[in-house]
Amino acid sequence: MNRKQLIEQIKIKKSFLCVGLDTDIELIPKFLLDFEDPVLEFNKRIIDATHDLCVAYKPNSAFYESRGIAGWKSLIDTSNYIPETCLGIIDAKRGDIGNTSTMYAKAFFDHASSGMSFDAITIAPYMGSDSVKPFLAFEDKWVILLALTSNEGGKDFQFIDTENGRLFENVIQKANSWAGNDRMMYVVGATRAEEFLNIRKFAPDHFLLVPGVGAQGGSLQEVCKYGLSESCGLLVNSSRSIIFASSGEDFAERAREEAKKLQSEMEILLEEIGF
Ligand SMILES: O=c1ccn([C@@H]2O[C@H](COP(=O)(O)O)[C@@H](O)[C@H]2O)c(=O)[nH]1
Repeated sequence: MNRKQLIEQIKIKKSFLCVGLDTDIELIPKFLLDFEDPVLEFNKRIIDATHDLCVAYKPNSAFYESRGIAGWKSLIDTSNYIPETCLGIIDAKRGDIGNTSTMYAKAFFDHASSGMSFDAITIAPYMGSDSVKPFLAFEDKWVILLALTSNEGGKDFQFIDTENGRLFENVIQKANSWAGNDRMMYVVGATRAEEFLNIRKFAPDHFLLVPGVGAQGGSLQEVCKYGLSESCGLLVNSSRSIIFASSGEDFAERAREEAKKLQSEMEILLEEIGF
């Protein structure tokens, strides 16, 4: 899905919600354990219940990799179930020397090779340009670079002063020369709402992937106050607060209700900026 198509979906659905598929097999409803692939069954029902309310799904690879072969199979089958009207983001936080990054890119982007063809992948910027460029070599795919993360420890390095501002500002400025806003997004945590105005100076109309609303306590209103751009420019992720809203048989309906609450707020916020 390219930038134009993503913006179209935001307009159609009046939503910039990303549903995180952090599907912890220990937390899914017990009746699903009777299915051949309980995680896939859970994900399919979540997707069926929410796809008209969100524009992206973001499985976090840790929840799948941790289950070995069965987990990879759940991830592959989930990736193929994400509808075309939603951006498929794999939250894998990769990045390595060039030839290794190429293999990571093939793993998540090249369907003929791995069975998966996500639209976007999260990447750690620490190893620099040659660790990121192999992902950009895949046409029409997005890199989502970690800039200012939602966790407390993000301050350890990301706020270090450099001659070009704080490290996360430096990351954004540098990465802007690797690709335009049609191929590059940045991760900015909802728990850092006070930084959005500043970040928009460096990335005025880039999409920002914003985790941290819901279980981590970030505020959608605060993020949007300074983070919305003229093309919307936000994909706000919530994982646990949606997918684990209930541990009973009604989990998909309850997930829909939680997604609907966020989508309804987003609809008002988009209207306010005339989007
Ligand atoms: O800075 C970051 C980067 C990534 N994440 C990921 O987003 C989701 C958040 O899940 P919630 O349940 O909504 O808290 C999860 O996959 C994280 O690994 C992040 O939280 N912060």
